[in-house]
Amino acid sequence: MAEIPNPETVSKTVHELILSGEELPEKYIYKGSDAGVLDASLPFMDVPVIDMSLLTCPSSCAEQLHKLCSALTHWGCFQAINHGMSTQFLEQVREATKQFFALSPEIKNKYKREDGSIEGYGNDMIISEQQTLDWTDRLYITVSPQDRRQLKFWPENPANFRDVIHEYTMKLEDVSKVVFKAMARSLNLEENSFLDMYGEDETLFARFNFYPPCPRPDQVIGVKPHADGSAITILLQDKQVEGLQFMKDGQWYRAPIIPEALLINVGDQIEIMSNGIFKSPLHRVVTNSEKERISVAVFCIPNPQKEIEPVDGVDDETRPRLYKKVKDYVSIYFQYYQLGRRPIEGAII
Ligand SMILES: O=C(O)CCC(=O)C(=O)O
Ligand SMILES: [Fe+2]
Repeated sequence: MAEIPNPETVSKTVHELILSGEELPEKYIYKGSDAGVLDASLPFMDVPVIDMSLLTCPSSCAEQLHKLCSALTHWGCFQAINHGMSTQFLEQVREATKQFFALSPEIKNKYKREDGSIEGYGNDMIISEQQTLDWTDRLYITVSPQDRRQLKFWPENPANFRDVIHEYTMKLEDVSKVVFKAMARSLNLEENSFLDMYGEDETLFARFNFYPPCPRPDQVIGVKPHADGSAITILLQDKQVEGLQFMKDGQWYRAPIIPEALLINVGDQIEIMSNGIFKSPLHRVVTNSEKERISVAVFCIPNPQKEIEPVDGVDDETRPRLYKKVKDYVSIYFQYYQLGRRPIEGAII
């Protein structure tokens, strides 16, 4: 993952802020267009649920591929079921996450992020003085490839955290490959089109999110509107507490919870590779005043040396090439993010 530009002044985590009993600092008050009504009730998205076991089965595949293509062109995401992990196992991933965040700040700070880097435990990363802070604490770790793991940031408490997350990562490597192949087939492309450009030396980067109950859910945001810089992101949502929303045609929609599903969204790099046919959706997280929420996002990221561009077969006379070749997109991502602009603008021709 790229270095963060500019030093940050690491402040308290949200957990520490709550324990200190301090008033809500001004820098958490959101100034976006929805400020004051962030907690308004919104419609649910009707995002398709896709049976992953059928994506590889020749007889029932065409219908599922059509559903996948429609989900990714309209919403930029889908809910995946029958992905090879049991509901009990997903529950272990959620429990390990919850138990880590429930520890005291002293214990969690053993895994603290260092200034200027991304990995480790901490609050919303501060990359500009004007930034509104997200109401969330996070643990970021590289989970794959194994030789790039920095175990000093991997919790040893709860005792099964490392084993559970190792197993989860192994399973997600398989899930991501099935998704890349199905995406290509759904566009009638050669099945390895995206996978070949994505490469075999990819990084899986996990972000464990913890959103404590918030005193001002109308004015404070859990995660600001953003699109992911990954190729795809695989999200395990809290099984009870909602908060995630996606934007479509200028309107925010709530992501429904399906406890046994993984919510998979397109990131900017698949938007580029598909020449904009698949959309990297804008999404955000809102807070609530009663219940804490957790989620685990795993970002699938090509090696920074890989050149990313629209793959063969996604442009023609009616659909000209929209994106140029980019390399190390994640660093471009941070430069634009810091200026408050959508990073993918930097890749448009
Ligand atoms: O907490 C969530 O549901 C989503 C978090 C998210 O968008 C992210 O970590 O990029
Ligand atoms: Fe995201």
